[in-house]
Amino acid sequence: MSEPIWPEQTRGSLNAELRRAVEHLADAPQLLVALDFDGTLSPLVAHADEARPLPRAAAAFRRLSSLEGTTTALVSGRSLASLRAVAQPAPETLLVGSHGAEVWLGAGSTGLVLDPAQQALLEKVHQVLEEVAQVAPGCWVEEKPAGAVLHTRQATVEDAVDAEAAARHLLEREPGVHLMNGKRVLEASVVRSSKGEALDFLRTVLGPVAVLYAGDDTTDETAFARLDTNPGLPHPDLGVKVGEDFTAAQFRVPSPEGVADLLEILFSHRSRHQGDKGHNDLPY
Ligand SMILES: O=P(O)(O)OC[C@H]1O[C@H](O[C@H]2O[C@H](CO)[C@@H](O)[C@H](O)[C@H]2O)[C@H](O)[C@@H](O)[C@@H]1O
Repeated sequence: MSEPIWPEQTRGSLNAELRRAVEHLADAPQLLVALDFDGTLSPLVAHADEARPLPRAAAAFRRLSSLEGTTTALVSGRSLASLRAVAQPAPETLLVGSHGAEVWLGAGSTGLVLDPAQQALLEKVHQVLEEVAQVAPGCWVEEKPAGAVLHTRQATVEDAVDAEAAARHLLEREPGVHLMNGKRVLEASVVRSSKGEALDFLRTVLGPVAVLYAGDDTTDETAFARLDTNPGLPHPDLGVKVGEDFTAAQFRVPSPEGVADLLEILFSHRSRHQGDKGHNDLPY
């Protein structure tokens, strides 16, 4: 695993090496641009319902989706319904929700189906997390089709730690329940899934020459691990970690503002090859 490269503030939040890599990626004949949502396209906020993409990032992402040979995808831990509500993606953007348990590739996509045992377990997961949240000030539960999330961002650190520990204790030995830690959340799912598997699936279906993946959370590491960043390839994949935590990604940007810079540069370079189709009026 190579040492991540920190930005040098050469243009916006992209260092010269990342900028060069983005410009090279822009020449890939078929490109998949796959982004995490919370903490990547949208800054983290107090309540999940209040999250919105940065307008500059959303505009560049939407424009990329209109380019030939370019597929955009959101790969999120959110349910598809929640992701659609907050991200308001372009109609062409493919959606992966619930950390890969839900996939929408356009009209005709089949929804998530749980068997009776998973359905019963889902009810238990919801009930356990609700009971924990009720006695933990500032905590609340987000329900999903395949699981539930204990949110602790609005709790004191002490209450958050106690609530997560209680939920873990009650659920970790439950067969069929998969626990994941996120940023001020504990997620419990009755379906085993990962963003890495979801990215493999998208790659198989779409057959892109190269993939850009950006994300900020530990759950994005399974996706970074699936990228082929071999510099000997004509167009290596590109992984970009948002923030400071440990990562397998090659590059970093400090915040969602950096993701906006990156998407604008990618759109600007990619649209140059497509004449007027890309409507390039960005200042790069
Ligand atoms: O994979 P993502 O798209 O990044 O989704 C991961 C989780 O994001 C949401 O929670 C996070 O964002 C909230 C809003 O900024 C924040 O309040 C919370 O503390 C973060 O963990 C979402 O609510 C979860 O369902 C997602 O799994």
